[in-house]
Amino acid sequence: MEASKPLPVYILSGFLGSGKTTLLQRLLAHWKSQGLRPAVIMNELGEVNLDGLLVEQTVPMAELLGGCICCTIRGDLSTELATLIKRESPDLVIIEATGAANPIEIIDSVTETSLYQRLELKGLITVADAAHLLELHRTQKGSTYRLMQEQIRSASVLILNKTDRVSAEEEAEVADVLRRWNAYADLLPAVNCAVDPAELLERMEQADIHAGWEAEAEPGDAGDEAQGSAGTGEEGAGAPGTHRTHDHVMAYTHYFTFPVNSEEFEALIRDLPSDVYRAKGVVSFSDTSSRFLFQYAYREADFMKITPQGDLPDVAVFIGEHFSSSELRSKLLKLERRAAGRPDRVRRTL
Ligand SMILES: Nc1nc2c(ncn2[C@@H]2O[C@H](COP(=O)(O)OP(=O)(O)OP(=O)(O)O)[C@@H](O)[C@H]2O)c(=O)[nH]1
Repeated sequence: MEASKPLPVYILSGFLGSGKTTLLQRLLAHWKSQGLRPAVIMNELGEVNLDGLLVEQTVPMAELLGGCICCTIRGDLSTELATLIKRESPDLVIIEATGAANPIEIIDSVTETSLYQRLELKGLITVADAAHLLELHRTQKGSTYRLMQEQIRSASVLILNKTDRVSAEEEAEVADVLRRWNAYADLLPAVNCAVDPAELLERMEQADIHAGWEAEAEPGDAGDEAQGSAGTGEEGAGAPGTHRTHDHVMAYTHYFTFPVNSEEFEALIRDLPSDVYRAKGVVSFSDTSSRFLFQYAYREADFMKITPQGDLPDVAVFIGEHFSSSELRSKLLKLERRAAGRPDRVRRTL
């Protein structure tokens, strides 16, 4: 890359579990196929970077863990971005925010860095989970709904993901909601974020990236509870200090000492309280020989065999609103004790 060209920076936004990492993998593969060297900044609410396991090890990465870049560790983002660029000289940087992040705060951090680094913020991609958004829109309340609305309003391109989980009529209904909230961004429906990366990036080039950031709520949404805090005026989407929408979001990170029984663990995940809307982790089971990466997003669980590099412990991160972490902890400890008491006990050594 010529020294005079500003470095492109992309922000990947979207609610917890909507499909950001799935899209990130596709974008990274695309850039690499073009002979480009992308670098990634990952931010997780939990204490471990589990999404990083899904990204090729050769991709330079900076991790911001244990907080959200839009508030608690916001200042760190500018510093990390500058350090990563200096250390790796990448051709571009993509920032995957936590699903609880208010994008406006991230945009602020990136633009702050651009005061002393030659960067160009190319825009913000927001991934929406069609089924989850539809359900929240039908009930029209809650902080999660307001946060999703902010993420959608700030997008320069919208991916309406997980359309496999809704009917054609529901997809049209939710697409209509997205268009009302953000009339500026192109909308790409997808399953597993399988959009054409070249087309997505081209649409970003053409988007008026600032339009969504300054946009006000559409009059058609007058009944939305979200109007109060994510809508117009003082509390508008672009107003400073409006990142309160996820003050309620909490994360519990559990480190396992013993493997657990797979069926009991699956049952625990299945029966998670509805206030826990995202969970992920790496677990060893007492009744199987492999380790598994598990994912749980909006009531759907997925287990994948994995052999993580390095010394990653068995760990699970649970993210949600006002759930009892002590109750969850004691349930997990009970699973560990039960499996440890069985004859097939295998204490994992790292
Ligand atoms: N049914 C369905 N599942 C999907 C789709 N896209 C992604 N998933 C699954 O949803 C889960 C979450 O996907 P991720 O890409 O990790 O979501 P994320 O937004 O990065 O999650 P966080 O970083 O935790 O906020 C994974 O189990 C994915 O395999 C889709 O279109 N349909």
